Amino acid sequence: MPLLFFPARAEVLPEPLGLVLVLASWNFPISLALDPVIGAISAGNTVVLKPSELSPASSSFLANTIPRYLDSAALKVIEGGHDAAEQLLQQKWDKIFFTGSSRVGRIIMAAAANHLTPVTLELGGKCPTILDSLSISDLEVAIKRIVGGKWGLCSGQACIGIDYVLVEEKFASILVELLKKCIKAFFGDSMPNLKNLCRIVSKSHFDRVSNLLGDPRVAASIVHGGSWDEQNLMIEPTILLDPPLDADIMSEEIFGPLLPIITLNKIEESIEFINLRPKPLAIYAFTKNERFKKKLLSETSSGSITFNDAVVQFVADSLPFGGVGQSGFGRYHGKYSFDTFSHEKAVLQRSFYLELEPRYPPWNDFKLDFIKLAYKFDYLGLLLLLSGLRRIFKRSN
Ligand SMILES: NC(=O)c1ccc[n+]([C@@H]2O[C@H](COP(=O)([O-])OP(=O)(O)OC[C@H]3O[C@@H](n4cnc5c(N)ncnc54)[C@H](O)[C@@H]3O)[C@@H](O)[C@H]2O)c1
Repeated sequence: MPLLFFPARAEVLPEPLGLVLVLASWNFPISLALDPVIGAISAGNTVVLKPSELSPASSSFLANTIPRYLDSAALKVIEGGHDAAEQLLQQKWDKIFFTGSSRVGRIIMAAAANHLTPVTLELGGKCPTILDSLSISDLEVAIKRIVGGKWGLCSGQACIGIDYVLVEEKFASILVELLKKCIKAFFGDSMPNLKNLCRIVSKSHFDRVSNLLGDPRVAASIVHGGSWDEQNLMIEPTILLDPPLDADIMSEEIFGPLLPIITLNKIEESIEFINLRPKPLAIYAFTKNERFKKKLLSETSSGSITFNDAVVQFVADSLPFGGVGQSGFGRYHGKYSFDTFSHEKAVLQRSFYLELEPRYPPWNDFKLDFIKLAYKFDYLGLLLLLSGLRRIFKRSN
């Protein structure tokens, strides 16, 4: 508080928002359901959780297990698909926390607008990875991290998974060879003998991903993989070199095991490439060039940026997790979860000592000048305080 209003105390009191609806996606069905629930409960809210219908075993596990350990009056699990979600969205909530696609994110926001309900939208998008020139030993580590960050997490079905790689043209062929070697070491030779690889979650997602390869110009850019097994919903780890930039694979979130590599003349061009597209949830950059890192930090915008690794930012609870622009808004994890589910109430307490007469009518030039001056030079507040104290002192004598 300015000294002018001394004595006073200003503080922020977090209060629960009330009743929270959590709508979760299927791809990390326990963590993406429970992480926001933990934040909401810790901030004192009650919660209704609807897990995704695309992970039915996890959904029924949550629905059956949670009531055995937690108070159903504070946390309720409702199972169902988009019909159930649509019905839930007709109710009035104090907060909606949604994890899922941008398409459904728009539906959530429109429904929330009816009741002016605040929303957090954890959406997806295309996460670019920049590979700058590195020493051979660093390059080997980088390749493992890229393969892990693309195919290791649900076969590319992860919001923060690598979507595509940007690399200088002269390194492209080396990169393709190293990626192929690493894919073979991690997942085996080729279809149908692949191991440790996740299937595509549903037939419709399988059709969506395999259709991205349907464009003949895209198919012509495949340099590794490209086969699939529709019955088992498996798609081989696939690398594409310079697919056309106007094809769906370069405008839509891939959310599957296809990795486009886009070549550039100079790695600095990656900044313009990223800035011409919607703001990503995550940017990954493998580089040891401190000047380039600074440029990336100051000239690009994304939910997060990670240097020399991929996807590990998710487990850093000291960092906020969330998107920007089309990748969503709001953040959670650690203390940020508590803040997301709290209203920060401003509390001001004044005492009855000292009264500043110039704040009240009848106004005159002297009073107004005094207030202007007092705001300008806060030390006048101190003078006022001293004169007030003198008055109190005199009165008590
Ligand atoms: N930012 C993140 O933390 C994060 C994490 C995981 C996934 N994602 C994103 O989620 C997407 C994939 O997950 P998904 O397929 O489960 O997403 P989705 O948008 O299809 O479904 C998410 C949730 O919305 C519900 N839903 C579906 N249609 C609805 C409708 N018409 N009305 C109301 N609710 C509806 C579903 O039942 C589910 O609970 C990808 O885009 C991915 O990037 C983001």
